[in-house]
Amino acid sequence: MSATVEVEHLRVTFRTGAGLPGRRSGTLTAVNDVSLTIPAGQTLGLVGESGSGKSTLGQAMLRLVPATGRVRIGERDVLSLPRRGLRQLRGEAQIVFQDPYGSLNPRQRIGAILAEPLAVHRLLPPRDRPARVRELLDLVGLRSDLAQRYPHQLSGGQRQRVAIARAIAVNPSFLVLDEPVSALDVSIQAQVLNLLVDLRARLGLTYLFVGHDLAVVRHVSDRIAVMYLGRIVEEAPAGALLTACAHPYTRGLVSALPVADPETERVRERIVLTGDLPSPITPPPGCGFHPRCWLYTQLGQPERCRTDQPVLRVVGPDQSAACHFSRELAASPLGRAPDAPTRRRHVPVPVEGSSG
Ligand SMILES: Nc1ncnc2c1ncn2[C@@H]1O[C@H](COP(=O)(O)OP(=O)(O)OP(=O)(O)O)[C@@H](O)[C@H]1O
Repeated sequence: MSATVEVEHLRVTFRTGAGLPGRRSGTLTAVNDVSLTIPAGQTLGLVGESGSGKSTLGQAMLRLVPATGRVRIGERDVLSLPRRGLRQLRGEAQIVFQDPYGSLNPRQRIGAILAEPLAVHRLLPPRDRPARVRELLDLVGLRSDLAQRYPHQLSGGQRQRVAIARAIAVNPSFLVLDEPVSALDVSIQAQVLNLLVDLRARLGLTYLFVGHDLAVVRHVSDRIAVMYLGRIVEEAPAGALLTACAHPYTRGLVSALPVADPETERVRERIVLTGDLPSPITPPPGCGFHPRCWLYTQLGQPERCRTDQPVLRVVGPDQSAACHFSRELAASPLGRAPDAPTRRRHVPVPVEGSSG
């Protein structure tokens, strides 16, 4: 049975440098005041570049890292569960990691790997477990004789199918899929994505799908949230995010997507995001994106961007964004900044050491 998942004001802070000689200890806010809802049976895609806090958010939602705020999975209030409630939580919500090889015990046969959660959660007596293992292998499109093999005897795609089978073995209602196809060959990615979409429908699951590649995330998500420096900067139905995004960072991600139609390509503005994600140990003042923001440059570097942290505001039907100029951006056609010409061009952003 699927569950609605709700997150309110979630925050994850790590200590940094503690115990390292010559390094002062400090704190780093990896997830900063994040609120979101995933309706039962839907997929929320979570995109953002490496280090933006996606994995930490997914793990905090399952209480795999300490967090403050509120997380509800169905009827369960995750962060206030007593320790003894954690096993029930693991029976309701599971995670699939990027690297199936690292997450499967190399010394266990596949059959034992899949039988283990059935034993830990006391779901079935030992005599009934082999049949359930066969059923799980069948559900993820694997032959039952693979139960006798070890992880190293399987292909990357087969291993990820085993990791998915292990996650669904306990009949969860919610899965965090943390970059589940990023480590796979491109030719295999689509098969595993289709399997996940199929399983969601068959088993009535709710998904948080974490990915850095918008081209992948868009195919599986009902809604997409964009994360930057620990915060959600835009959230919208997948279609709206691709056609009318309202945050300059999202617009950069969308403009990098391949376009099949040459006419669209001709008028589309390619926005190149330069520079790296700032360190969350010393985040920039004001809007965390302003040092890399093409719109900030284009609008003559408005002071608000340097001083005020924009909050998520509603900018369209079911769409919200955290930029002081979101409404103007949402109203302008995709690929054009409010006052940009229609011809394709690169937005010049000064980069240290380059001639511009
Ligand atoms: N255990 C930890 N201790 C200290 N800092 C951490 C820890 N885990 C993550 N971080 C930091 O928190 C920030 C967010 O990391 P996170 O892995 O969640 O980002 P991400 O968007 O998932 O990136 P990636 O796709 O590379 O995994 C980063 O600055 C990272 O260095």
